[in-house]
Amino acid sequence: MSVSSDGFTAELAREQAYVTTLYAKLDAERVEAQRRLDETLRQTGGTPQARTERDVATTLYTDRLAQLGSVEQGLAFGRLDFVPGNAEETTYIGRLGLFDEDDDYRPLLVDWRAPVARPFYLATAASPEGVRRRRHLRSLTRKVTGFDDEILDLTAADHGQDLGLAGEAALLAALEQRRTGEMSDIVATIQAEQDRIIRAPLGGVMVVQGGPGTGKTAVALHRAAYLLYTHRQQLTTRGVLVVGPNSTFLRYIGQVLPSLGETGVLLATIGQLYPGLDADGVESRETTEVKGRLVMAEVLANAVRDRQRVPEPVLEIEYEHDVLKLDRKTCTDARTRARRSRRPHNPARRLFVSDVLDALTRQAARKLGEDLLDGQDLQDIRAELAADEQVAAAIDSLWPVLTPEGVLDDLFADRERLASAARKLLPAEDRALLESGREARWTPADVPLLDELAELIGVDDTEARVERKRREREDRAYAEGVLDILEQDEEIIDEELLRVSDVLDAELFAERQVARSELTAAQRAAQDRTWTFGHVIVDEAQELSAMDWRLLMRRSPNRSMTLVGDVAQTGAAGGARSWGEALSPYVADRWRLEQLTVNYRTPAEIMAIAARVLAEVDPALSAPSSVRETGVPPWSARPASLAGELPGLVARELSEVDGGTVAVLVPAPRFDDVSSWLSEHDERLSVLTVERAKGLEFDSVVLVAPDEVVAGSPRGLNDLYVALTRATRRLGVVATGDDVPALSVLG
Ligand SMILES: Nc1ncnc2c1ncn2[C@@H]1O[C@H](COP(=O)(O)OP(=O)(O)OP(=O)(O)O)[C@@H](O)[C@H]1O
Repeated sequence: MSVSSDGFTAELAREQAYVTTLYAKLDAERVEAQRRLDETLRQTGGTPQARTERDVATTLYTDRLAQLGSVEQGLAFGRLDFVPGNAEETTYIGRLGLFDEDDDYRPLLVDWRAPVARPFYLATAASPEGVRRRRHLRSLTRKVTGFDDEILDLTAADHGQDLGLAGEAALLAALEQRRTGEMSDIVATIQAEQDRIIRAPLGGVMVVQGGPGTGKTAVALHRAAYLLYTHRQQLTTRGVLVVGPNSTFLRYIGQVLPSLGETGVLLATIGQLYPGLDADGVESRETTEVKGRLVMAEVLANAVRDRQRVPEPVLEIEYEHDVLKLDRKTCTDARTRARRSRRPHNPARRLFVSDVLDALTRQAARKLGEDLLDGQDLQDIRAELAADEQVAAAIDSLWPVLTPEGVLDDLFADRERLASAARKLLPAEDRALLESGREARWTPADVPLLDELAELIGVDDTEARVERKRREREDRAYAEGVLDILEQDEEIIDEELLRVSDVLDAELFAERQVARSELTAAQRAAQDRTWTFGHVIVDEAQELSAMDWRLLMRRSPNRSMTLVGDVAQTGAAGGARSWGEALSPYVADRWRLEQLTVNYRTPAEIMAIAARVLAEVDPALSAPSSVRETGVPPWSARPASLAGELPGLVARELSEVDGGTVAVLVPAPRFDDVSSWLSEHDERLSVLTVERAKGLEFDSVVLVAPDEVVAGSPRGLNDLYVALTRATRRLGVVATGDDVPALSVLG
């Protein structure tokens, strides 16, 4: 930066003045949105048309207020000065767009997602894109506290050249911040390789492979915000799903999208993707692995077929002081017809029942003397048979109405059933894992099995379909009414408020209004197993099993997906070894790979150790380059008594990070002991298994018993790699048993 001290002060004052006008504008917009909302809420009664208008307006103003409320911190964070001759000489970049209505809607502040903001992230001295100077504004509440400039000419081209960083000073300042336990957004300092991924086209499957700390999670969330901004019409109706590995992780990332003004995203773990369940039961890794195998789809299909039985050889049913007989041939024919319909089990049941009732009716008629009966009599007999309890029980024993939960429960609880469904597909020891693995609670690995069963079993939704059609007609009529109103009411057609430009016709608008007036797409999606999303984003995607992928692909039939992960961090026994292997059953080779190469989290001193572990995982893999050094080498200790000394070591870390966060990472069997020794410490301290720490970060990490982490699973070295790369500033390793060769440099 080449501004003299006086010049700097004057420039800072000018920036403050501008930013103050932006906040004034923001305040005015808030007041106006609140006024409109209050006015709308005050109105009562009126015609159906007036009520419709109020519904629409209430949702619009409420959304707008939430959006205006979310941008208070760091409203404007950047400024671009273009070389003379450009249409705009100066553009301010911020968290949302603000315009001057009195000056032909001149942009006062450009949303970071708008195309014109792009050079802020991409321009370099070598390729300046018309930018002369990029300025990062620093602020605290509404006060501008400083700025950093980059002059984009080739004489300054060596600045941040090695890693190609944009806005290096602002970036490093952001990275030096103490961690709070919640992830922050990175809008002010998105780097070029990240920006390309965030703004990649909506369609298709994109895999983002990157080592630890390369910003995969940050990029995935900013991509969600970008896509919602750029393809709002498509994505507001279908919603965006973000899948994360566990609820701790979802809590960690939960504030990022709201802070970017986006609330229409469903964040969920795989365990939450079966409506009505929050499957968080615990089971052994081995059991999880078996449940995740692709053959489970076949096992479940067999389990459902096994419930479609035929009598051996005859089923006798008492009816009206007589006995009717259902023979094997009749039932086999009925079963074949029902199966050939290719309908799921429950809807196909109608066909089976109908054929069986026909057969029983014929039999009953014969007994009564067929010749004496006319068509009406036969119908009456059939209706009586259908209502008869004994007949119903007989049919149920052959083709019962099933539920996914019931089938899975029965399958795992009954050795015979499991053997019948899985004998050729799973060896006895794997079947034993499934039997013993049945816990009181559903586990995350049960969810894709339940979902698969729901597909196989289906629901007989003839009545629901009629009801849906009726509602669609109503929605359409409602939307036509709204469009009439919009044409008449100038005040509501405020583009920023309504984004009405993308309302194309009544049908589309009907869909959107159902979302707006009742629940958001994300809320509706959470309640509907068959919901398909406009875009699906998966974080830590390397952990997904083959069965998890099947479930997610059902939620994304258009295959518009962003999958972020790192195959070197795979801990799950059934997780991905390569992206091609995981994806090929669904998209063959029609997916594109993007890579992230710079580690923003872990300092070089710690990465040097982690890289040695990675080389043992696979010598062909290389660790991402760290963006910074701290000058603090990792430490190690080998206490005589872990219980006696660990609390002291942890207390020292808490004071070293001065208000920051500390995690003690432990092998799962030590979790309870270590937690009890450290129970008196404060909320900045977390004790976690490595599995739970995936995706998280802390100012300081204390890793206990690394040898047990390595020995604890077939992918133990991957787990060690994950554990070592959670720290943003300090790392300590507390050994208790065997030496781990890759850590020998620690002494
Ligand atoms: N451009 C950036 N500007 C500021 N901070 C960044 C940037 N990119 C990443 N970070 C920060 O670096 C840290 C690591 O990012 P993130 O958690 O997204 O990485 P990751 O690739 O998902 O890591 P892992 O695979 O280890 O979970 C976070 O604190 C994130 O905010």
